[in-house]
Amino acid sequence: MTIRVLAIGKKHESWVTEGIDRYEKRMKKPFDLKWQLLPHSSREGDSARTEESERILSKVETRDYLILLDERGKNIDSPTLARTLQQPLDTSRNITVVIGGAYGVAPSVHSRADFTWSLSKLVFPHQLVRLILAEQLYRAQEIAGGRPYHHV
Ligand SMILES: C[S@@+](CC[C@H](N)C(=O)[O-])C[C@H]1O[C@@H](n2cnc3c(N)ncnc32)[C@H](O)[C@@H]1O
Repeated sequence: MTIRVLAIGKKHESWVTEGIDRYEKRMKKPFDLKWQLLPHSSREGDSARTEESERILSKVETRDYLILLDERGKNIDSPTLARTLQQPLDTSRNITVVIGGAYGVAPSVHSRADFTWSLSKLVFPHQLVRLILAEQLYRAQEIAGGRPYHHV
């Protein structure tokens, strides 16, 4: 299962790279993480959000199962995440996860999302969101495989 992450912003900062590497190395087929980083807008506020959202949507295919990360989304536990990832796999849809920029994403991306996922009501910086996402996807893999990484 290739999960593509579409993220606004520059390459991973070094402290994030180290953490992401740790989880990517542990990922086993069919789990596979691909990062597609899109430049942030030089504008501010609504204009930046609109421009960045257009960039995001231009990379999304019709059949992609789009998971939008947003603090106002649905808060789920890790087994539910594992099941949520299984659904598109069962219907041969590619999974794309979107991480927005400093101003979040426009309503157009919210409308396109199949699932809006909140990691917490707290807002995290997007570099940290990348790291949390990598760990949670690794955790979902372990839950799906029935391995003991996840304890409740
Ligand atoms: C710095 S945040 C932007 C927050 C901004 N206030 C907004 O309106 O979305 C950058 C991105 O990180 C992700 N993000 C930050 N905190 C999150 C959380 N608690 N849950 C899910 N995604 C989060 C979202 O994709 C967000 O667009």
